[in-house]
Amino acid sequence: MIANVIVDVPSQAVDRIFDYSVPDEFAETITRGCRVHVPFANRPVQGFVIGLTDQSDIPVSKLKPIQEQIDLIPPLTEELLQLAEKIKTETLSLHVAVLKAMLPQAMRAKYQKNLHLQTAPETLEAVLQPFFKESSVMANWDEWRKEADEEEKKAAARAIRKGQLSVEPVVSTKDAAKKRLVFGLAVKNEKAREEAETLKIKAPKQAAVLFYLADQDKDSLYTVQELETYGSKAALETLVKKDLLHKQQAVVKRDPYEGREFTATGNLDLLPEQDVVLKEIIDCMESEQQRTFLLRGVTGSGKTEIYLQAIERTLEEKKEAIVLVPEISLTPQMVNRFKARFGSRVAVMHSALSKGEKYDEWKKIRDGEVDVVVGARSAIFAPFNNLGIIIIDEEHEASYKQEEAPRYHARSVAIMRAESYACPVILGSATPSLESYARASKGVYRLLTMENRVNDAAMPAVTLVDMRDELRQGNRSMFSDDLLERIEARRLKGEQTVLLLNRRGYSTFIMCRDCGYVPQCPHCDISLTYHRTSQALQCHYCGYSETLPVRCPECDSDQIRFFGTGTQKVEEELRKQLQDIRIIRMDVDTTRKKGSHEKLLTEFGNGGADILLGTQMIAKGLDFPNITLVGVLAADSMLHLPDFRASERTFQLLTQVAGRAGRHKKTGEVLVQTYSPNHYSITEVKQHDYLSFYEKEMQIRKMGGYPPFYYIAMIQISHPELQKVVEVTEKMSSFLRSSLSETTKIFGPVASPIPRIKDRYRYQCMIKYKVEPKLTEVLHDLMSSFQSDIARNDVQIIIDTNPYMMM
Ligand SMILES: Nc1ncnc2c1ncn2[C@@H]1O[C@H](COP(=O)(O)OP(=O)(O)OP(=O)(O)O)[C@@H](O)[C@H]1O
Ligand SMILES: [Zn+2]
Ligand SMILES: [Zn+2]
Repeated sequence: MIANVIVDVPSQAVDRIFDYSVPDEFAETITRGCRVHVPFANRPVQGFVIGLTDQSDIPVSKLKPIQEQIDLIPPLTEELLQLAEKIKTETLSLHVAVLKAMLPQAMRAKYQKNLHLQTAPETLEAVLQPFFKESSVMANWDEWRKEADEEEKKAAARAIRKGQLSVEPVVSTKDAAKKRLVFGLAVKNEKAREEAETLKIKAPKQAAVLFYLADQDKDSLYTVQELETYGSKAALETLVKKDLLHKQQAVVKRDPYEGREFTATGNLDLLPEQDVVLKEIIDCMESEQQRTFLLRGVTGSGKTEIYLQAIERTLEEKKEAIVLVPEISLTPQMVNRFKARFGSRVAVMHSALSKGEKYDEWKKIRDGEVDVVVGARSAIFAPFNNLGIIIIDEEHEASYKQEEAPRYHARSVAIMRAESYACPVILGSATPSLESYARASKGVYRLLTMENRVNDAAMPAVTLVDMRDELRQGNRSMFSDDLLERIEARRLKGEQTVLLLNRRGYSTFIMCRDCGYVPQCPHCDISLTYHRTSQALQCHYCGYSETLPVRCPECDSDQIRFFGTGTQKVEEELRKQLQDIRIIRMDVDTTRKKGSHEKLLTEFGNGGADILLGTQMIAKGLDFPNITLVGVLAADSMLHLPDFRASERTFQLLTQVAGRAGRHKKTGEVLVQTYSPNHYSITEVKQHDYLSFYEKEMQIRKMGGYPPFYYIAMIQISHPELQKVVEVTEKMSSFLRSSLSETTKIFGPVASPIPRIKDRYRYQCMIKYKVEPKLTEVLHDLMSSFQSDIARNDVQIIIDTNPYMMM
């Protein structure tokens, strides 16, 4: 027997099938979809069996045998294997990259590599000798490299080149890390704070860790990953030595929802609009034809109840359901609604789970222990084998597109899978993406609409506040008088406010007031962001960080100040303006710790604060009856990003957050502070008029030649030298011009909006087309003709056939 194997070597050059012979010992057990170890270029690598045959172009005697069969039960089903082929072609990804993307992280982890000593230890350079005293194998070379100093790393590289050491991969299939190293405070919180004050200047990282822990429950334990944003591993170890922290190995619990009680809920009686929608979906299920529905329902119209009842029908038919929600709205409130209805039949998959937990959830799906999965983007690959429905909530969200290889969009994958099972796909949103709505208008998707809120709740009244007027009237603060008055009025009535700081495209940077100097990342063309907790300036792209300057490095002025607004700053200002106001702040800093998201929301839900202040993450999914005011600070901050979807995203975000107000009995109100009160993406929010926004935005897209009128593909080229990038991009552009049809437009080479990241210059070339049957073929040709440049000259090329990040 012969196995067709896709090897796990991330290279275009080996992106094809290799044949191996199947030794007798595996002949009985091996199946398509199993992972194996095979010899490749003289080393063992992991591979996927995608076919079993009796024939090969190579004589059987020359074939190398499979060394080991990793899985007894194939982790990939027949359907997923076929799906992988389609995704690979559509997204121009490596076959192995797609196969790996379908597996839980624990199964696709990089190999651990060990260093094996090949000579007598004395012949090694002195700096290396200590590491081979006890054993001739150094375990986990990558880990070692993280800790080693430059001298040691260089010596090791030399030894490998000389053949004194060899690198051997170790493949482990299980996530062994059930026990983990955790840290906690060894002193009282006050003591920690005192120590932090004294360490602040000399050891800012240690201080940052202590400041953070001093604010938490004294007995809480944290993993290195959780504390790393404050201080390095080294800082933690130093604090242990100083007896300020203690460390220990702790067993980490696997089921994140274990032991939690969910109040069971039953079906609600559907309202007339809901009834019509559900009937259409059920008709489709019965017809056993694949159909994609776009459900546009205003915020609070009861879309989730429809999902629940449609799933119930699916389960009655003994079929399975996938529900995708954006990572950010995978809030406990959302998860609870599914758990409460379907109990232990639900698996939950999101990035906050540990690798092991994710693996466990995945295994429940594969073993048929659950029939519903609620998860973020990658849950679309759930290994069900009798799918009855796929639901994508907030279908317009950009997070459904994966921004690294394989660059797939969960929406298209959902439709491909649904075709295999002849089942419906439901795309739900109050503000559908222009692409989806255009498809629905043309009849490609079936449009379903719900215009009314549940309980006849009115849509909240939206008021725009022109911040330019505020300034003219001498109000220099970040709050309009109106906003403060209204917040205060809610507090007096015991009602609650949600306050959104739209921070995307609005960074918090440092500027010299005398000369205008703004500190930039030395490796990327972008200004550094100010982080208050660590008192440092950080680059969001490469992680570079430096201490906060006291004087301007350009003109030596001491007027170098923090600009822009962060949630912390807003919180401080609010406290100054409104005495004793109770605020819960939700942003990356306060939700880093596992479970903190849930804790904060529960506290808010129980009336623990007057204001919930936060970034984008508070805009979605919240359903609290007592929220009667929503305020938006800096509504227009992302309108000016160099991205043709900027208006669409602004409208979507504002509509979402406005939808948090007045969802139940109490009337809601929304106040939007803006510098562009006449921009249609803001005025249409006031009218709650999706259709009018859609019409206007479509005009603009038509004029600019953007989706949904044209398809776009983007080629991004980077290299450490500017000249080389320009040269390669130019060659590629002319290659495309000569290969693609005349009606297709090619824009480039042009510098990317962020022209340099991590010391690499970035150029791009954009392809716009209406019909281009040769596209994937031509792009494949492009990759192969530039193969040698890529391999030899450190040129990096990213091709995205459906780009969402235009930067
Ligand atoms: N038929 C019904 N009868 C009574 N209450 C309902 C009904 N359907 C939904 N609800 C309730 O109305 C509220 C809003 O519904 P839901 O959260 O499903 O709306 P949604 O359209 O998903 O909202 P959003 O898009 O804003 O998140 C919820 O509290 C839900 O329990
Ligand atoms: Zn200056
Ligand atoms: Zn940088």
